[in-house]
Amino acid sequence: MPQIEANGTLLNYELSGPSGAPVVVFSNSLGTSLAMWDPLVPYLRGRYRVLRYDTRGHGASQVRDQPIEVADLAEDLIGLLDALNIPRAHVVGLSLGGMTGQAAASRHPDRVISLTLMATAAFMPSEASWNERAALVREKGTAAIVEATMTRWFTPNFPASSPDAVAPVHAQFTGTDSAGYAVCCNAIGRMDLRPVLDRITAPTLVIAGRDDPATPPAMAQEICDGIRHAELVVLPNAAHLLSVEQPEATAAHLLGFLDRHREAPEAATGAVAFEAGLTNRKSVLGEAHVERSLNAAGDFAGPWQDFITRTAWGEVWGDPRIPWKTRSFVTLAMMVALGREEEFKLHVRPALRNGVTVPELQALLIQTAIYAGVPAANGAFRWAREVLGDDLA
Ligand SMILES: O=C(O)CC1=CCC(=O)O1
Repeated sequence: MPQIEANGTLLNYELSGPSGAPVVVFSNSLGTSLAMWDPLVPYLRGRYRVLRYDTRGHGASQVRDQPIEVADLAEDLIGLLDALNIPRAHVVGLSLGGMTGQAAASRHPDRVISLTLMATAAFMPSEASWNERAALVREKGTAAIVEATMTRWFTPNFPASSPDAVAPVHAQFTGTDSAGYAVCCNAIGRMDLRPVLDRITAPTLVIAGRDDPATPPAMAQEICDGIRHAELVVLPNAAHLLSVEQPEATAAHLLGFLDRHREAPEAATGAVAFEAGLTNRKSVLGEAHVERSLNAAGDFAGPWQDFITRTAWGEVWGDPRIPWKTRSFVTLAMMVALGREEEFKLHVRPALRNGVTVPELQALLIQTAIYAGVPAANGAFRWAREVLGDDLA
């Protein structure tokens, strides 16, 4: 993943999705990385351009062992937008990321289309307890507090019922640099964003986990009370890392809110459509396949490659009204109905990258038997097995 200098700090980031779509920037929580958004991002693929980054001192971003304020983290976020030539973005943050979002939206209201604040606070006392936590982690590392942290982040039964969701978060936490973590703890201890909330002009969605002991719904209510255009959602069966524990419900609220505050993208034509199409095509089908197709085309099929890149990938897959996950479903269903083995096989792994799960794929192929016939579905099950093999288990 690339790194870029923002506000004098090297930040690790990932930018993906249709080039013409509105940008949604995701800011992570204390002790995680941009990977904490993995369960949520598939819901946005194809509809929004997703920018996620590791907060400084976290993941693969630079660790700077010097005191900072939450305002510095906000300038990092705005610096990242500057470095990537993004004038305005929807800002989404969880916990520390939500604090960063509040600071960014209050300091740079013109840069924020909308603001989504998950499991966060404007004020989180006490400073002494944050300083104690910072000192403990500096001495013993994040591993010393990982188990206590996981009990705040997830409801009691979730780790046992969903170990695959919790394991990556656990690894992100123990992999976080001690100094990077401690510096942010000290910043949270000193933070009080309550006086600047009324400078936030962006429409704001605040999501709290009903069972979150770290930033309970009362803290979310306090944020809503301070912002002019804020709405509050309290998610049941969710603690602090609500986007990991309840990705589907979180995505439904987030997408509904983002869609209501969409700024219309400009339609791409000509060379711009080709470049946009190339980005989308590589993102869905994989770079190697696209390079192979373009290189093999030669003079005769070159214009054909140009045409499908501009139209299928620039205009159709680049139209953010339908998310890529849905486009994958529709494409696979059509390929089954038409008996197109080669094209079905080409699209089956990308469908998983676009967020289609194996049980959903199974359900889709069973549905094709109803509308396209048993032989068509029978063939499709075989094709899926041939491509995905052990990944179906
Ligand atoms: O560490 C916690 O459990 C709560 C928290 C505060 C800021 C953050 O990002 O997480």
